Amino acid sequence: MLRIGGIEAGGTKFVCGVGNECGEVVDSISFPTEDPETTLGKAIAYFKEKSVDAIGIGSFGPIDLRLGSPTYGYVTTTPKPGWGNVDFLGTLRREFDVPCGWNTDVNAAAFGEATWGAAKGLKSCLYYTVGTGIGIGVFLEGRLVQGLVHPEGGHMLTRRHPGDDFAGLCPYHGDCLEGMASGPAIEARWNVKGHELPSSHPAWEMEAYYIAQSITGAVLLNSPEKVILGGGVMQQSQLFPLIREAVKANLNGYVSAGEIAERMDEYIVPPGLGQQAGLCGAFALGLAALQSQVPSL
Ligand SMILES: Nc1ncnc2c1ncn2[C@@H]1O[C@H](COP(=O)(O)OP(=O)(O)OP(=O)(O)O)[C@@H](O)[C@H]1O
Ligand SMILES: [Zn+2]
Repeated sequence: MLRIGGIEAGGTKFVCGVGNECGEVVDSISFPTEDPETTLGKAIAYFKEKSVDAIGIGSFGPIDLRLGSPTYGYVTTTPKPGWGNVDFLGTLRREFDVPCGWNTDVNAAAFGEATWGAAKGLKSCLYYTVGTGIGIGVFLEGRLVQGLVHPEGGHMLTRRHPGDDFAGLCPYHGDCLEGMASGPAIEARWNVKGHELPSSHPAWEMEAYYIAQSITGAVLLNSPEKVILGGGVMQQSQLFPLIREAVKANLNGYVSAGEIAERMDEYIVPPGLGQQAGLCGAFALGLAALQSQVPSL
């Protein structure tokens, strides 16, 4: 079996692991995200012991994905202290002479789900994480989407819920999707942590309203074959039926391919890889780099 290294680099914690070409996790560790030197040093020390054939990295962002750019492989303009303009990929490449895959955390998770999870065998999917932030990974026509930068769907503007006067938490946009529907936004609006709100609380209908609004737009724009919803907030499983109903109502029969309105429970789903979608996504990036499906440095 191959030994693929994976790094799920989050703003709060890093998960490093070794997996195989079946997407199985052979080993993993997790540690808090500190300054880049300490954190990347821990990742390097971990892989030094593991003799991996490739490494895949799914990172918080924004990151530079443009091959040939002088800052390819960098975390670029993040507000996270100490992490602006950091050569993440290069630091790893200097230590390990193996193919490396590099993408955003949510694109990685979308790729992992398309390789081994809920979108296996499909040519397209969207992967949402609804947690401390909101991110949307975009996999279309068999490729992860990038362009000017990479998709930043969590910051799309939203139409307000009629019963909501919460200003929104996003430092850039106020009431964008992340500003209105992230875990911290739920907590700030209701003055209680999300996991403490009862499942019948109106908070969840409001949360579903915002997420469904984004999914509706994304379905109309990208026509994904599957929409996968992960992250801490989506542990509230009552959100799934609320979101499916709201998307169905929003589309109002307009998108009828495959009778999606009749099979919303197969269309909008939790990650097939569960809590390991991010790490397995990093393995999928590493494996693809090894197989030269995605560029490596
Ligand atoms: N069971 C739950 N119900 C509701 N909200 C939850 C639940 N678990 C976690 N959250 C909320 O999700 C947020 C944390 O998200 P998550 O667990 O995905 O971690 P994260 O990795 O820090 O997030 P991100 O993916 O944005 O980096 C917190 O705001 C927390 O209140
Ligand atoms: Zn925003």
